[in-house]
Amino acid sequence: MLRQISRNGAADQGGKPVLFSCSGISLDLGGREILRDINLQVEAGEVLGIIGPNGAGKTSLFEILSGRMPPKSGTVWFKGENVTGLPLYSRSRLGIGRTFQTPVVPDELTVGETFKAARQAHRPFLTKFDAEYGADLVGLKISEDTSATQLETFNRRKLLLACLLMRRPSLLLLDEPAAGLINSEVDEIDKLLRTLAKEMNIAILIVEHRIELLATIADRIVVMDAGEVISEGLMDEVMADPKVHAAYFEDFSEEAEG
Ligand SMILES: Nc1ncnc2c1ncn2[C@@H]1O[C@H](COP(=O)(O)OP(=O)(O)OP(=O)(O)O)[C@@H](O)[C@H]1O
Repeated sequence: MLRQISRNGAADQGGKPVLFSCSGISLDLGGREILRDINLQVEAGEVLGIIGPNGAGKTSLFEILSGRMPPKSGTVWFKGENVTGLPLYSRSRLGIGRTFQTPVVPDELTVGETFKAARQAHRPFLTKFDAEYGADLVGLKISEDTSATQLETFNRRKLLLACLLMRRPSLLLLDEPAAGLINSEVDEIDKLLRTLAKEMNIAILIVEHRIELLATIADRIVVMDAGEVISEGLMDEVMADPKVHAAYFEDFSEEAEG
């Protein structure tokens, strides 16, 4: 069942304050409707998993929630403030961090220089202690002289996450954080995300195809298909929803035919 969002996203029906929400988000790209009337909300320390077949619009939604793209219509709220018109960097300074499906690191920088660039992109500048805090939190144990492009996928993901965490965000938008990782690495990510949400009270919106990861860490799941939210609830509830079955079944049968 979809929950009600108050006009300024300030409170949900359970009485806990909503940290972040969006209402009525729509997006057109290339003359096509990509997102239609998306409503979501998350409270501090909550992990909201977003799933859906390929092309459902998950990444496009993150583009809007993080401030990389304006919606055609709709509103994004963070800590009771309307942030719809704020660019990415302003939202980042307010405490919203985002990672991408592909962990792209700077071409010509070392690990230490990457941290330095991230520290100096923050206002006021962050210190080396902040960088050490981020690296410790994610368990990044790499010499700072190592070229960032020499890192394999897991350490690239850790480096980028550490650069976000040193800013002490209160919301993370994670786009497929387990993509390209082996099972033991997924377990480590699972543990880290639990710590961030449940011990540090960081809210997490996570797009992830690995259902086994979401099943253990997500408090709630939202299912998207063809630009819309088609189901919302506990993992078991959405998995039993005929609309979700239909969305995935049609997707697979189209792939098989193609
Ligand atoms: N710049 C663009 N111009 C036109 N269409 C776009 C653009 N970016 C994305 N799309 C289309 O928007 C739809 C949603 O894409 P999006 O990448 O948001 O889906 P997704 O759910 O993240 O998919 P996946 O799971 O494969 O990453 C797709 O049909 C895609 O082709």
